[in-house]
Amino acid sequence: MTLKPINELLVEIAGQAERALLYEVALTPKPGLVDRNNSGAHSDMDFFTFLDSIVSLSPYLYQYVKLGAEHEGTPKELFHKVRSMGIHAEKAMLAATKNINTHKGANFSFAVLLGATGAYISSGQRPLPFSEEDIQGILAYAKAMSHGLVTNDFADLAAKSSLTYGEKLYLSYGITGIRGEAEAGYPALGQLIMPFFRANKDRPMELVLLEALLLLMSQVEDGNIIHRGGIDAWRTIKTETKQLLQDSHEGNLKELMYSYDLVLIERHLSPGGAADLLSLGIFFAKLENLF
Ligand SMILES: CC(C)(COP(=O)(O)OP(=O)(O)OC[C@H]1O[C@@H](n2cnc3c(N)ncnc32)[C@H](O[C@H]2O[C@H](COP(=O)(O)OP(=O)(O)OP(=O)(O)O)[C@@H](O)[C@H]2O)[C@@H]1O)[C@@H](O)C(=O)NCCC(=O)NCCS
Ligand SMILES: Nc1ncnc2[nH]cnc12
Repeated sequence: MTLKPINELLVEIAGQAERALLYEVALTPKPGLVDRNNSGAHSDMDFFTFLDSIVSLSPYLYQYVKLGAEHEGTPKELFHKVRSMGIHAEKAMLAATKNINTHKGANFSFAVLLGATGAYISSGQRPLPFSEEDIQGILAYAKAMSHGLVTNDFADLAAKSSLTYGEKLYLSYGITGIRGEAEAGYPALGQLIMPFFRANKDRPMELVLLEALLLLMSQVEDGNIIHRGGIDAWRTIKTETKQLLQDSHEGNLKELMYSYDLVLIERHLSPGGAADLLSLGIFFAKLENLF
């Protein structure tokens, strides 16, 4: 087997991250979320805001994987490098979206996971597609990068004058959000979405992605739902999406999801955390050539 020059591989990997973000926003119907049909429970952004956001993040996706591939220190040192780069990316995103948070969570997680992917391939260059073991290796590296993140980030919250939604949720409920997910090595990906994608790899991709979103909504501690609607609203969504998964089949899935979109719009709830995790899952599914 001939291996591609490393830079071609890095470009290909960054391209899969961009493709994953595009697939996620294009997937329709997504309850409460922005899609090709409507802006869900969001009044300040639409499909085109997401396209602008993805274009602004695109150069950084390549920088994250390159930083990882060139890194020679510890995983935690790589975390600090990609996070610093991520802060610039977040500024570029906010400039492109006129200060609307489209991909804050996704940008953070792609920084960590693309950095981990770069470091993983440079440790013994792997060809694409990756195997299940490769993906596990990348998630294990991301876990090492994020070690201590929750404790460090939330150490001095009492002294801060203004808090982000994630910080408020931690203080109110002990919810660790995307930081906790990263520090645990992304179990929502390694233990939930990737096994689901592997088990369904021969079915129509669009339906599998819609079901994957429901699966995430039925299990993930979604900071976006909780900050808007509180714990009870989040529990209700988990119960309802479990029921939707049980009631749906290929013939009625889209219809049920269109109806549920109206329900979440009415309640002003949006599963932004689940959407971000879906794009990360699509990225790994593409690297594994599952669809
Ligand atoms: C670590 C950072 C992400 C920063 O964290 P921060 O505390 O600023 O942000 P969080 O509030 O914790 O939210 C981060 C985003 O993560 C997504 N998310 C939430 N829960 C989960 C989950 N369980 N799994 C995965 N992802 C999750 C979520 O993103 C989605 O929601 C977006 C919309 O969010 P929001 O702004 O809340 O929008 P609205 O509800 O519309 O708000 P209103 O209009 O009503 O006001 C949506 O687009 C999805 O992307 C969360 O938003 C990272 O940014 C970072 O490291 N920053 C640097 C920090 C730093 O180093 N500072 C220097 C030291 S002080
Ligand atoms: N499609 C989407 N709609 C709203 N928030 C999101 N965050 C990530 N993807 C999203």
